[in-house]
Amino acid sequence: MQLDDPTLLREHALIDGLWQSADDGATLAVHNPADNSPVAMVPCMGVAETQRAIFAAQAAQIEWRARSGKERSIVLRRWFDLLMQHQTDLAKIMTAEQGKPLAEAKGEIAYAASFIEWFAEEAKRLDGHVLQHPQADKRILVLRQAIGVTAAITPWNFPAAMIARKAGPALAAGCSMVIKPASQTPLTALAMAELSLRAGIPAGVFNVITGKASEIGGELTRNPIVRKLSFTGSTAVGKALMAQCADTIKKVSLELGGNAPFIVFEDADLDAAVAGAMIAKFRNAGQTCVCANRILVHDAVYDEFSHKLRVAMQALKVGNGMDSDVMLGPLIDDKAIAKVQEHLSDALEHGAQLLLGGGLDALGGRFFQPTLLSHVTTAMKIAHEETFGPVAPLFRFYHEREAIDLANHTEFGLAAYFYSRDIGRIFRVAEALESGMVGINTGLISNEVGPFGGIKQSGLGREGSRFGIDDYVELKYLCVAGL
Ligand SMILES: NC(=O)C1=CN([C@@H]2O[C@H](COP(=O)(O)OP(=O)(O)OC[C@H]3O[C@@H](n4cnc5c(N)ncnc54)[C@H](OP(=O)(O)O)[C@@H]3O)[C@@H](O)[C@H]2O)C=CC1
Ligand SMILES: O=C(O)CCCC(=O)O
Repeated sequence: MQLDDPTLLREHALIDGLWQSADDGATLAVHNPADNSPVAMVPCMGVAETQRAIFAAQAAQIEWRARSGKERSIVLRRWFDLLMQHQTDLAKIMTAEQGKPLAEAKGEIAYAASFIEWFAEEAKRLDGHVLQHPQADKRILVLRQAIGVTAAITPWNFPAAMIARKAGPALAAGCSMVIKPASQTPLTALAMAELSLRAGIPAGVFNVITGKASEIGGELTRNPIVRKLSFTGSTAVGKALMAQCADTIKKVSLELGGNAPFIVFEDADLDAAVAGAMIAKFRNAGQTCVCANRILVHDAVYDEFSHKLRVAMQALKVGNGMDSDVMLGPLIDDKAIAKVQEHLSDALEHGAQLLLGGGLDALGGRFFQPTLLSHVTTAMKIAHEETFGPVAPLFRFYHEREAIDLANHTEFGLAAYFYSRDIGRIFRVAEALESGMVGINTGLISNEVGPFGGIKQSGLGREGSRFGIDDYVELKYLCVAGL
């Protein structure tokens, strides 16, 4: 990997400020999805180590929450600076375990760091309210207090950003956190943990444990000390974790699957729409919960748009993310390849036409060709399930209402995108779309300032933005009488 700072490559978990092995010495291998070569080993931990991390987080939180917002802010700001200082090394670690092109990995480190910077600033603004009581001699004070020990379970597709988007607000509010990163991408999380120590985040406030998902997740959801769980990942696992949290009535935030529509109206700027579709579809090789999963194009511009999109897709270079000009890395694992192939064959069997790609790249392994399909309909799996791969399916529509109905015809509601230059239509469609986020004339909606999150079965809660800290605080109401 040729890191400037090789000590960022950690092969132990961080509990209570100490780098630890699993109690029984068990390990998990991390592989590079580009060639399946081994990258490193991390501990394979279970219930006992998770309990220790929770106890450490409980003890550490007392002193952390007692600090002023400004004091916590200074420490978080140092963490942000260190993340940016080590951006290239962190990106190399990410590309080695996740596969995304190095330039994208660097972009993700900056994106992750932006949440730490943002919430370092928000730490100073955790204000309460003074309300009028119905009786003149009383006042109502509302405090916003840290919820306590929190837990996070994060996915492999954004190994840094999904941690920062949860840890930033948690630590800013005065909570402590135990994180279980995805087993396929724990190294970025551990490198971030190393930098958290260097930044001066106290032992026990930020813990990262690696290992058996069901054991660690079981303890994080069962243990009454943990007061909140934030999860990003598949809808199936999110539902199970939410049910597991019911027994101890934990606050839950879920950022789950999506099935984003990307609508191109007949009045769209087609070149801009193609540029937006390329970002919304092919970022992280299509493995993003906000990826355009269904591209709906008005009949009047269908042929021109599909031609332009095809030309743009032909320029995508597939390859190992470490190579400088690569734009599309490998998919994460063989299961991901199988899912993309299944969606593709199902679509072709039901009448879709292949305009580009259609199978594994000449490089083999987990490299999939950018693939364009036309004549896609709602009779196909691809219309209903997240493909999580580089397949762009084109649907045809004739009327605005039809496009809205098609877009909303899903149990998911995370992101939606549309291109139009008609101001009336922009408001009509934006308000009618059933999703937590809408990109209008843009294919990129992710940043630290906007509230990220979904409705319907795409999840609960919002991350990032000034609203993101709300999930990590409880309101406490003080009634002051006798004034
Ligand atoms: N919303 C999103 O951003 C994401 C959506 N997905 C969707 O999900 C599909 C499958 O991806 P997959 O990686 O399997 O996603 P998962 O939901 O299985 O994994 C996400 C995280 O949950 C953990 N996890 C898995 N099972 C449990 C459990 N029983 N208890 C506690 N934690 C658990 C995983 O740990 P471990 O890695 O150790 O198994 C990982 O840390 C993708 O194809 C995509 O459609 C996937 C990732 C992100
Ligand atoms: O796919 C995801 O789960 C992470 C969202 C990526 C983003 O923040 O844009």
